[in-house]
Amino acid sequence: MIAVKNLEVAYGQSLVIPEMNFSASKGEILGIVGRNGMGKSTLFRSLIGMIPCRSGEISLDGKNITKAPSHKRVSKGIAFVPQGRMIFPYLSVYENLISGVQGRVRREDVEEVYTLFPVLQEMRNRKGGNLSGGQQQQLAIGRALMTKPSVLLLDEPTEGIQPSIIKDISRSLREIRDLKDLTIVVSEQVLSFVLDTCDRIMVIDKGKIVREDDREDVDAEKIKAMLAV
Ligand SMILES: Nc1ncnc2c1ncn2[C@@H]1O[C@H](COP(=O)(O)OP(=O)(O)OP(=O)(O)O)[C@@H](O)[C@H]1O
Repeated sequence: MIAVKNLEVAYGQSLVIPEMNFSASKGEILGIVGRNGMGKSTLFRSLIGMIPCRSGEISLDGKNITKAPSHKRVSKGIAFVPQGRMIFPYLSVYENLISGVQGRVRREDVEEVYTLFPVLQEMRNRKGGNLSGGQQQQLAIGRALMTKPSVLLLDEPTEGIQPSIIKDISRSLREIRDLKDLTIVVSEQVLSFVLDTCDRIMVIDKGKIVREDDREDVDAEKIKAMLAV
């Protein structure tokens, strides 16, 4: 479970997230949608500790992690799949997979990722840079899972990926959630992906949550209009 209380995030004088409150519970997939530049990446970067928050509190499974450096947050159970995936192009698929593991690599963890994404096993000796966008996204998710998170954050995972693969990613995320009872928070501009994947959807506009609905109550046309403005 991840919770954010009165979170404020700024770049210098520029306040990007004025005051944000939300939580996502164990086993829930929360979608955050918003247009370009509305603060989705900034929110994720502050959750994982890449940028400090100006004020407020971030807690993970009830523990305050607001001041913890990124590597500590990872060891406490947050994993982050960044926008653009950030695969190491000259490392092999296997080397990419284990690159975030602190301590001993457990064979069964690698096997588990290969079971979820068989293509990664087939391509384990290929260079990460030679994979397609969709395969790289699977690799980025696999790499995140290798740190055994309780909360998985994904920033625009469908960016640059073809529609049939987007469906696969949606299915994989639900499978991972069902298998591991994870909390998943995913930011997106593609509404159809969020509708397929998420249990609850929030709309972010200029760093503020302006709408929030459970999946079954979502008025897709209304949200589409908000994303189109
Ligand atoms: N390093 C930075 N320094 C100053 N301002 C920044 C920085 N990074 C982002 N911003 C600004 O913060 C605001 C939010 O950007 P952010 O990247 O979080 O949005 P986003 O919703 O993730 O959009 P996108 O889909 O384009 O990534 C934008 O106005 C952006 O120009």
